[in-house]
Formats: sequence, structure tokens, C-alpha cells
Amino acid sequence: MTLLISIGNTNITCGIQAVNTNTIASFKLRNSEVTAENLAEQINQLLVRNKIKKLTACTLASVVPEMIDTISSAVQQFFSITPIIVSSSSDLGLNLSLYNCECVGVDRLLCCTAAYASCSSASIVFDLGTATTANVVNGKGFFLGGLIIPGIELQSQMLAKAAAMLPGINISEDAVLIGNNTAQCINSGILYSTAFFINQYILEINRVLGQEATVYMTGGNSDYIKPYINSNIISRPNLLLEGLAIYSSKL
Ligand SMILES: Nc1ncnc2c1ncn2[C@@H]1O[C@H](COP(=O)(O)OP(=O)(O)O)[C@@H](O)[C@H]1O
Ligand SMILES: CC(C)(COP(=O)(O)O)[C@@H](O)C(=O)NCCC(=O)O
Ligand SMILES: [K+]
Repeated sequence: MTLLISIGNTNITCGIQAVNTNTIASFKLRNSEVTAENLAEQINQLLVRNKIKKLTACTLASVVPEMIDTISSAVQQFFSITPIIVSSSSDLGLNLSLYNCECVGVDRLLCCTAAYASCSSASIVFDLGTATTANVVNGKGFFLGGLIIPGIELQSQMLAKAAAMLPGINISEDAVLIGNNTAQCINSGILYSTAFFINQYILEINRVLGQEATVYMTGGNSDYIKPYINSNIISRPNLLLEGLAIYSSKL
């Protein structure tokens, strides 16, 4: 059984692909709270919950280079496996010749790997994590790139930091078009700007590609935005780990 690990800028997500199914069981730990011991403890609980006796391999993808060694060492120490590090130069089942892939986040590619494998057609993946990214694959499996904007929590933190009169807010699900107090203006501004961007982006990309792309949404902040999206979207919380599972199955 292969352990799948993704290190994002906010969370480490770990998962395993259940036997004979495509479903992935997973958990998230905040990067700031991770120690080797609690990571091992959570992985052990994941194994017990899924009746897995032994891990035989581990694949790890990270967009935080300085955390790779610490997390690899923890897996090595507690499970006696050396993780295989998946990077943007690994063969991820996409044609990368149209993007400068030396610097692309492997998380963006892995989400596209899973999306393209699942629909075999042009796709757009929105990943709403620390950053919000849009990622486009054309109908022939070429990764075209996309856009990067500050994520939902980050937008709120930036406003509170930069503007003396703006409070820090916890994002809530309720957005109104015309906010009538500061907190509501910030909350609604962040949710609607992200949702309006996504709605319009889908239309523009479909026009540019000349076809209707299959749209996927993933990332820890997806639930805030899904209610405001006008097109059909496929919500896949574990899309990145699905990409890692596809890569792992070919090793
Ligand atoms: N179960 C959860 N554990 C941790 N963060 C979560 C969870 N559910 C939603 N979040 C939110 O997800 C966001 C991070 O999304 P994620 O996709 O994990 O980011 P990244 O890949 O950039 O680390 C944070 O804003 C956090 O508040
Ligand atoms: C855009 C990202 C910061 C998103 O990271 P995340 O929000 O998932 O933590 C990450 O994919 C990254 O650092 N990318 C490198 C630049 C690029 O993709 O072109
Ligand atoms: K992300």
C-alpha cells in the first residue's frame, strides 16, 4: 500500500488509495502544527481505519521545498520507507512542452494529471488553497498553465495587515452583493471576486479552446465558492492525491 503525501503552503495532506476502489482516504495537518510524532500518529490512525497492515511505498509531492527533508525523514524513521519525491520533472502523464515547467508547482500538475486522466478531454482545475490557482489542460493533454491569485484566507489576512481600519475576519459562507458593514464587505468581496473570476474564466477559456472544458474544483476553500459557480463543476477534494496515486501506480 502506497502512502501519498502532499505538502502545500498551509497543510500537509496524506492519503491512501483504498484497495480495489478509486476512493482515497485522507487527512490534513497544518504545516505549523506538524511534528514527526503527530504525523506518524495520524498516518497510523489512517492505516487502522482502513484496515491496512503495512505500507510498502510512499510518494511525496511538495510546493514547500524546505519541508521535504523533514517529512521524508519522519516517514523513514517511523515506517522504514524512503519516500519517492515527485517533482515537475517527473513523468506526470501531461505534455509540458507549452509551459516553462522548471518552476511550475507540482501540485498544479498533479491536479491536472488526475483531471485529464478522469475526463480525457480539455479541462480546467481550480485549486482553492493558500493560493487560488486556475490550471488548463487542452484536449490533447498539454498543460497550458493558468493563473495564480491570493487564496481566500490570504486575501483576508492581507487586507487586515495593509489597511489600518480593516479587521481580521474569519471567512463565512454568506456573501451578499452589497455588504452593509466592514466585515460583510470584506467577506463578500473575497468570495464574490473569487467566484466571479472563476465563472468568467471558465467562459473565456472555453472560448479560447473552442470547446467546453470539464471543470474540476479542489482545495481546502472550495466549499466557500462552489455555491456561486454557474457552470457544471466536478468537486474533487482529493484531486491532487488522485494524481499522486496515478503516478504511483505506474512506478
Ligand atoms: N480539514 C481541514 N484542515 C485544514 N485546513 C482546512 C481544512 N478544511 C479547510 N481548510 C482550509 O483550507 C485552506 C488550505 O487549503 P489547502 O488546499 O489544504 O491548502 P494548501 O494546499 O495550500 O496547503 C485553509 O484556508 C484552511 O482554512
Ligand atoms: C501556486 C502555488 C503557490 C500554490 O500552492 P498552494 O496554494 O497549493 O500551497 C504553488 O503551486 C507554487 O508555488 N507554484 C510555483 C509557481 C508555478 O506554479 O508556476
Ligand atoms: K493548493
